[in-house]
Amino acid sequence: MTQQQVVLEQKDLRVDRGGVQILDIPSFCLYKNEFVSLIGPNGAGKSTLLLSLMGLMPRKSGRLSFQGEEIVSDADFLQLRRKMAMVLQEPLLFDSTIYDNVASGLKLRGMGRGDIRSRVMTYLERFNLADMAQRSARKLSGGEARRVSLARAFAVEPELIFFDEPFANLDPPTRQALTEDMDRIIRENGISAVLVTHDQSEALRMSDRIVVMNSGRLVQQGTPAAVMNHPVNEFVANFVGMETILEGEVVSNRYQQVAVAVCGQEIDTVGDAEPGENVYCCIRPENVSVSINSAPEKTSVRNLFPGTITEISSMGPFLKLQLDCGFHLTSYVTRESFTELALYEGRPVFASFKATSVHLIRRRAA
Ligand SMILES: Nc1ncnc2c1ncn2[C@@H]1O[C@H](COP(=O)(O)OP(=O)(O)OP(=O)(O)O)[C@@H](O)[C@H]1O
Repeated sequence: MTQQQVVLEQKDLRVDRGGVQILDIPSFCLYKNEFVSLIGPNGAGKSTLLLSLMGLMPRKSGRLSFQGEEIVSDADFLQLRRKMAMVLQEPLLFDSTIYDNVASGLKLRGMGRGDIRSRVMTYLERFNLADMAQRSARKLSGGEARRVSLARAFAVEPELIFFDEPFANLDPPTRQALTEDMDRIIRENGISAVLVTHDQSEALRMSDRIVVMNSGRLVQQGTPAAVMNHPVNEFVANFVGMETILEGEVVSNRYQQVAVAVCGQEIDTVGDAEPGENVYCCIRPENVSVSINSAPEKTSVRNLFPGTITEISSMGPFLKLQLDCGFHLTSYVTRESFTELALYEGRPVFASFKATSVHLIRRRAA
């Protein structure tokens, strides 16, 4: 749960590379226990911002503060870095055993041998590496190397953790398993985290806040649902893909038919989420149909909701309808259907979509 206590604050950050300004961030805050994802196209400045927040990027201007204290001297930066850990896209492991790799940050921090041993074993077990402790870190698969890199970062029990595409190029089940492990430890230990990712599902699943960047600037930030459903401009709308994202809670799961409570109504979906879990229901506008009468009794469509058209906009060959069904939905209709159904803003309609067209994503517990 996000508490409104600022742990890290960056003000008036400007970074130049090769005589060109690549970052211009008037203000960025990270709150205690908060998980923030930075998303944006290639070259937007995500990695540069991440490095700047760690105090690892030369800057033209900017003030970095930790818990209200400005970080000024080299000694301040060193002290701050002791509270941080980072996991990069390339694991960059030392040419020694897995054990030594996980122990490395603890040795640097001057921890005693016995304490190092118990701490390392704890994190090797958490990342399913205990049986491999004495193996060379040079001979690992991509997934194993990422596990070592995560165990090494979490072993120092940081207050802040920074991830730059830590799961790129991993197969989906490995990626899923690692993000779940990482998410659990972050929450259990009350760590504040910043993640750079190109995977919007990952950003949705893990984040309290999503920050969209473009051309070295912060274009929009907010809760995942706010950013995905209410992009502030065309750039963000195109970038986030314009799905409707609804926050809900699973009420039942019968043979993987999952009912999700959303704004006092139930949406039928399929998946493996369990009752009580917080989820997002993601629905693409092309999967939402609009009719004037309720659908026929016998249909495979599991979801049918009365609603009202609140906004109509042109999208070239088709029209985009915003619907209020007690929750927000977006639907695309062809111009032909639009005319045949005589649609207009304020018109009562029925919106329908199949359970199988809902993409269910587990949400970070509030
Ligand atoms: N050494 C450098 N010299 C000049 N420009 C650089 C240098 N390194 C990065 N840049 C530029 O800085 C900008 C931001 O780069 P950065 O790596 O932070 O973006 P990013 O959002 O992380 O991109 P990606 O998603 O591709 O990793 C880019 O335009 C990049 O070309």
